[in-house]
Amino acid sequence: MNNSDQKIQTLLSSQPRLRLFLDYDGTLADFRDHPDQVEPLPEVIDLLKFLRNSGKIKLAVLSGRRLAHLQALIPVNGITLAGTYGLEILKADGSLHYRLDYNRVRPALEVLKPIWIELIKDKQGFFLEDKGWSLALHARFAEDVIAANLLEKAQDQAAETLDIKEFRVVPGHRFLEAGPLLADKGEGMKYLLEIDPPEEESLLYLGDDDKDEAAFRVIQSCGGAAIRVCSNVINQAIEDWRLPNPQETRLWLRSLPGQLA
Ligand SMILES: O=P(O)(O)OC[C@H]1O[C@H](O[C@H]2O[C@H](CO)[C@@H](O)[C@H](O)[C@H]2O)[C@H](O)[C@@H](O)[C@@H]1O
Repeated sequence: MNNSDQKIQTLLSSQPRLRLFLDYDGTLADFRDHPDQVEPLPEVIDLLKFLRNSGKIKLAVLSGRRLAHLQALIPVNGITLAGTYGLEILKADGSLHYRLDYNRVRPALEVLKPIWIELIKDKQGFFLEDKGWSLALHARFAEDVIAANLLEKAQDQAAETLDIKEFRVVPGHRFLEAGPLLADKGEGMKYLLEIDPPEEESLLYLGDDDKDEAAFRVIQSCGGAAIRVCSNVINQAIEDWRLPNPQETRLWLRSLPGQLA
């Protein structure tokens, strides 16, 4: 017998096959101080190979990280890797899909980048992550009030610099990101389901943060379920079940092939 919530058990046992969508940071892997500190984790790689090899699960990792980072972290073929919230996709069959023209996106970010670099210059606890398709300001180690003020200022600067018909500026916990409107996990999820429509498969998405909630809504609107990986109760109404941390999540994911019809 498994230890899943009743709703998830019912969903899984209703079909012989599963489409499984996974977030990376905070879901499969614990957070680290800096994005570059996250090394490929043998336990994650082994788990994803195990799930893929079960023959019952079609896997996709949908992440805010750029695709090149995901490929380095997950050197596993036969699974779909969707980077920058689903803007750049390496499909399980090895084909690459870019949903926008990079040369149309990048020039506006090139204007914003030096403005943000200047803003955080000599400030403790901030760093700028250039993801190519988007720019992210991290304030993980900045003092509370300073972080809030600076991120607010950065948001104003981005709003002044970018065309809101093409770009969005998304806040997060001690985080701000400027990127194309399509860089959104809800949009990414819709696209993944569009290019590979589900057939006699249950749908499941696991993610940890507010950016994942857009994907939660899409998977639920298609009859699937959303699982939040988090020990705190945040916006509980939107999720179907909860796992406390990446370690427990990896353990639970191992039980999935055995839970299918
Ligand atoms: O969608 P995800 O796979 O969850 O990616 C979300 C963001 O992950 C990375 O930032 C976060 O993880 C870092 C490493 O643990 C941590 O240092 C940082 O504070 C977190 O915000 C990545 O750097 C971002 O680009 C992703 O959007």
